[in-house]
Amino acid sequence: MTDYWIAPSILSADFARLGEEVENVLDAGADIVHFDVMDNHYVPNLTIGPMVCKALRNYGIKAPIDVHLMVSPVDRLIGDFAEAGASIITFHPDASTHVDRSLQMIRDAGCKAGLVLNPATGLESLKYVMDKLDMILLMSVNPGFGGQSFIPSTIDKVREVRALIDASGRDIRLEVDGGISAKNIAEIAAAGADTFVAGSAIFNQDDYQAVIDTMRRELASV
Ligand SMILES: O=C(CO)[C@H](O)[C@H](O)COP(=O)(O)O
Repeated sequence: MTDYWIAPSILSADFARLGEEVENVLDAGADIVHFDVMDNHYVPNLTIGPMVCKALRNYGIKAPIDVHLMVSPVDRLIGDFAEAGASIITFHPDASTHVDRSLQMIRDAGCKAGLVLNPATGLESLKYVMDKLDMILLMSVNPGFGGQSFIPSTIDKVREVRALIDASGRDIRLEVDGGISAKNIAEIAAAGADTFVAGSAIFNQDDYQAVIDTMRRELASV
């Protein structure tokens, strides 16, 4: 049976009470924290850096923190996030000049490493670095903002990447991010994803537990 992970994106959380928000969503049954780092350069938005990741650790958050770097260049931030308590660090291959080196830097820093593909980006960058990947994140929206609609062509892409992962024989998480809700999570899981980033679908509701329970019921039906 697949070990599904629900990963709330803090992009839609109330930043004025971020520690409490993250604690509440984990208490409600989330598995990991999805930490969206945007630089107003690689993506047209500006969010948070390593100091906020460290603040979450100091607040007492013990769950894995899945740091999604939507920044260019990438390498300068890897060590800072590892020191700040990141568990997984993912980045976009088109944002790094030397993708293999960036992946190795993440692993050397003691974190799990992953690549993120935008909706229009093909799978070529995965082929020669599968042995350095712990996670592949497929964006199902164009990165930069929460609350966008899921791009349907992602479903075929999930199937293709699932086949690549299975052929590699490696334990690589397949994460999907953008426009995920209880309405489409089962279809995305059936295509082969095992990790689901959801921001607005969770944080825009009052009862996080109810949303996550509904998502789990949907996943149990796959
Ligand atoms: O990385 C992101 C956007 O770049 C967000 O994580 C993503 O869009 C999640 O938000 P939502 O569930 O509201 O679509």
